[in-house]
Amino acid sequence: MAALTSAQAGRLEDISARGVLRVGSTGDYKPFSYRPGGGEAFVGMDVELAGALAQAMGVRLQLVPTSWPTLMSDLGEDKFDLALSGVSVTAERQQQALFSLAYLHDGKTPITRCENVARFQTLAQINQPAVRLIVNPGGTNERFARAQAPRAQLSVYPDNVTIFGQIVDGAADLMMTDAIETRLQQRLHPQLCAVHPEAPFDMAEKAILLPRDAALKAYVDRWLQQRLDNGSVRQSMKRWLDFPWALEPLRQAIDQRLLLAEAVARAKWNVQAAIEDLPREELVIAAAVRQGAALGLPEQWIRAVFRAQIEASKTVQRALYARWQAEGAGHFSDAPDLAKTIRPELDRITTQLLRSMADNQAVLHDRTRSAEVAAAMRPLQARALNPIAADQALAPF
Ligand SMILES: O=C(O)C(=O)C[C@]1(C(=O)O)C=C[C@@H](O)C=C1
Repeated sequence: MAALTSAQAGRLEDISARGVLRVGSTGDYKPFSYRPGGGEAFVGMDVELAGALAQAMGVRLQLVPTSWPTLMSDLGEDKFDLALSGVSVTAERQQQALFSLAYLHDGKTPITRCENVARFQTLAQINQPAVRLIVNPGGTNERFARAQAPRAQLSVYPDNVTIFGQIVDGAADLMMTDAIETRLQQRLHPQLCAVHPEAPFDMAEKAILLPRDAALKAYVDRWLQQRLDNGSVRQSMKRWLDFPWALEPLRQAIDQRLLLAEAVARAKWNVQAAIEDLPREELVIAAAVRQGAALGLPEQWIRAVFRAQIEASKTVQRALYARWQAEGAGHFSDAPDLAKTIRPELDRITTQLLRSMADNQAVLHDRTRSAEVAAAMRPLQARALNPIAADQALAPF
């Protein structure tokens, strides 16, 4: 124990003197830690936990981006005081660091189409030549599948986003992954069911990754034990599993559309065109209404959403024009062509935007969930370009 404390003595004192708790997080692991669009903002269960810990310590939270390959070296280089990111306890990591108590017991379990749940209860049922198993490459899922179901047909599928669609479409029978992920994905794909996520085939624990500082570990463990005892960890997990993660493509479409306003403005500036083009606006809205009707979306809603996107675009363009006028800006040699390049791109985004509105219609119209919707939608890269325009674009949501 003495060796542990001497390596980095007084971490708690450092944190309190600094007034800041620096928490490393990867931002790529729902529901624990996610950065929508790779932006600045972090959301997720572990981000909330980090905030609660900082509050208990009476200091401010600073989230420090890290990554899975550099997690341990970043901790060793003192880039953060601890890491909260759905980190699994492993013997390898324990050679270099400490872990808090576990706040989640997880492990590999199947996810399959709901009608097949009874067929894939045990590894003996799954480890059969007729069973088509799908797996993402390189990680613990692949290792587990190869070791535990060598007789099944295994397809290695590289896209983590669409892999669950393969099961929905019947191209594969099941996947075995972390129970928490099966719980999340069954909410995103109503055709899919997690198979006994409460009793996975193996055991993995999620815990807070800590430096070798015994006093810090004692503090964090005591704090965590309280939250485990009073049920707040369980409640938080449930909330973050229910979070409207499926809004991501909608948020992206709005962001991309607004970011394109800068290219539009450059193209127009080069020919000193007016920013507002009312006939084009009518075309954009008419096309959206037509496509949206086919998806079963109410016309008034489509009009309001696209009106807001267009107004937001003009806000960005007007601000840029004003700046360029003040600067006496010249011709932009790198501006893309409005008709040939930018407007077709805007049209493509129209389709994506409408599809994701249709996919999320229920949650978007559920007033009791407006705070979650706002949290999922708020992080726009275009906010850095023009915060007023960002809020305008999001107003109908
Ligand atoms: O296509 C353009 O010219 C744009 O400026 C884009 C856009 C739009 O958001 O769709 C915005 C303002 C114009 O009045 C028309 C359309």
